[in-house]
Amino acid sequence: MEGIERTVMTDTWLKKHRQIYLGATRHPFILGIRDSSVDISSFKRWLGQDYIFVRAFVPFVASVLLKASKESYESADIDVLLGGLAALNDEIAWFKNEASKLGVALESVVPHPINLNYCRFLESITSPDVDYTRAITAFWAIETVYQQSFAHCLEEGSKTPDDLKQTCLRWGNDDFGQYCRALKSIADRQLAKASDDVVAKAEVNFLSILEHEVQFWNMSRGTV
Ligand SMILES: Cc1ncc(CO)c(N)n1
Repeated sequence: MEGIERTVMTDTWLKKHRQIYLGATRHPFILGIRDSSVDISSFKRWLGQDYIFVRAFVPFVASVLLKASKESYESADIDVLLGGLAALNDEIAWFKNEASKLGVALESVVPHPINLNYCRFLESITSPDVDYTRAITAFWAIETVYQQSFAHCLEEGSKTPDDLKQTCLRWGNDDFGQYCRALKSIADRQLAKASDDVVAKAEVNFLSILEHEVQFWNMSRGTV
């Protein structure tokens, strides 16, 4: 294979589905944080709903870890995924703290149908019938949308209000970026050895995730 350019599957998808990817990572909700026009009620709505989402995300991430321990012989994958679970642990504590600062009662937030829909999707890919390749690829996509979105709010020229910078840093910091790149390279390694059928299914999931993320931002903005 020497001298032959190998296609990196996630890069192929990112190019092919560029517009919808930008729809998820440059959404008006994110642009509103970046230019400081977002209203606090939208931010609070996002906070309450995302807390519910993150709680539903935990069993999914645990299922990816379980699949890695069964299907992959790379102990480095387990280390990356454990780091992800540790980050989720911090995230949950952060949500509780942020909610109490903003006066959002997390226990009484009613899950929005759009959120429930996304949580149901998570549940469907938590199933043992879903292979490690599809699971890790979905995990990469879900984390990366947040990483890319919030990092955008911290770039040169952004006018993110100071009190939202901590939120943006949670997903937009360099360590989280590094972690997403680690997930990407695991996903690409798995996709490179997967059957066409698995790759096709993983691509369908990737597109579903982008659509769910756009809907999630729409819900947060209050436009649906
Ligand atoms: C909706 C949503 N997507 C992705 C992430 C990343 O963890 C999150 N917290 N919430």
